[in-house]
Amino acid sequence: MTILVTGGAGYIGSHTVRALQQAGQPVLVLDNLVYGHRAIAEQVLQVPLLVGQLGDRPLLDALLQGDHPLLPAGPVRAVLHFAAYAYVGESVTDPARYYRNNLGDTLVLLEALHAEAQRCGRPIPLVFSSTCATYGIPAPDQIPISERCPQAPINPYGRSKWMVEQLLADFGAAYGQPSVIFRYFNAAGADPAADLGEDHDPETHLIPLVLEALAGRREAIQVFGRDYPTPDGTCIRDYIHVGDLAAAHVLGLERLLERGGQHIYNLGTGSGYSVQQVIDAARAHTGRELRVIEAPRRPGDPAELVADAAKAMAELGWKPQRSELATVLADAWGWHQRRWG
Ligand SMILES: NC(=O)c1ccc[n+]([C@@H]2O[C@H](COP(=O)([O-])OP(=O)(O)OC[C@H]3O[C@@H](n4cnc5c(N)ncnc54)[C@H](O)[C@@H]3O)[C@@H](O)[C@H]2O)c1
Ligand SMILES: O=c1ccn([C@@H]2O[C@H](COP(=O)(O)OP(=O)(O)O[C@H]3O[C@H](CO)[C@H](O)[C@H](O)[C@H]3O)[C@@H](O)[C@H]2O)c(=O)[nH]1
Repeated sequence: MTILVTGGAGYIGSHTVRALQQAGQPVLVLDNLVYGHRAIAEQVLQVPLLVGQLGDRPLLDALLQGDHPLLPAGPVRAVLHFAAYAYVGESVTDPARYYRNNLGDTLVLLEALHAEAQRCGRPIPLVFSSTCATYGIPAPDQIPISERCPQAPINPYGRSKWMVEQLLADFGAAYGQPSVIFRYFNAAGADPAADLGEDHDPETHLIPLVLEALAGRREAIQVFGRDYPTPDGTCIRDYIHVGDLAAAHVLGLERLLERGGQHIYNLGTGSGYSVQQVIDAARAHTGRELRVIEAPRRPGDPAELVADAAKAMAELGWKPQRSELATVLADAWGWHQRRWG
């Protein structure tokens, strides 16, 4: 049976599709290509790509019932759900777009899963991409952040993800919907083969922007605030390699298919690096220079977000393999150089 990957033409989804292919799982990607890339799915991954909207209920029903020509191996057995819009700033100025897409379309998916489970008597597990942004601004004594840290998201993007978490809890309690919620910290890096990587337009994430500045494709990098209560005054984040995120999805899926249940895991390394440390490490790796512009704080940025991911390690047997900062940067640079030269 088929594994449906929503958002599989995007950054984290595409790396996970490859990990599923390597694990021998038949995959179908559903992506509206608003931010995803057709060529990544069709040419690099050579995975069946269904260009469509997650909230298309008749389409979902057809997929779940095995009634679609693109399904590689019959009806959908499980869903890995990456599809979402993820620009924090835009979510503040246009919250309707975020609640409609991230919350509304996910509700349609959950209703379709529930209807199909009732129809055929088998639950269809779901793995959901949540975020450390659901924790809001944690108190210093809550770092590293465990899954028990209170959630208090401070923007519509984070709230849309937090609300889906609530839906999953309620659908689990009432209908027995099996789920894994992964709260990623900062996804970064690229496949070491350099044929998959981060390609957002617009790009807002620190590491690709630093690399673009080092490559001369961007005039400078802005540092958003140097007055945080951290050793060098810049924000600290936990950068987790996208390949390690993909590996966690394969493990989470296997566990869900074997045992069902509802599970929540943080995915991070447990080590934080400041914006300045990332810039310095990228300079060292590339041997190049870049212009740094001191900019004001970006609204809504917590000083420090570092994961306690012990639960995923203990229960899933997951261990980050490529998430040393130098490796993350080397892989991201390899992708950047191959793509843009
Ligand atoms: N990148 C990060 O650091 C990070 C951190 C935490 C959580 N996340 C979450 O992980 C997931 C993947 O993030 P990413 O960085 O790969 O983003 P991405 O934009 O590269 O991928 C998301 C994909 O989903 C597609 N999509 C969006 N809404 C859709 C819809 N309604 N129907 C069909 N397709 C749709 C987009 O076209 C895109 O290809 C998102 O849910 C995001 O919120 C990302
Ligand atoms: O040009 C830049 C870009 C970023 N930063 C800083 O670098 C750090 C990392 O910023 P990113 O934009 O790369 O990532 P975020 O920490 O904002 O990531 C958040 O938003 C993401 C969605 O895009 C994910 O949901 C993630 O889990 C959540 O923590 C922040 O301190 C930010 O202020 C800069 O100084 N200059």
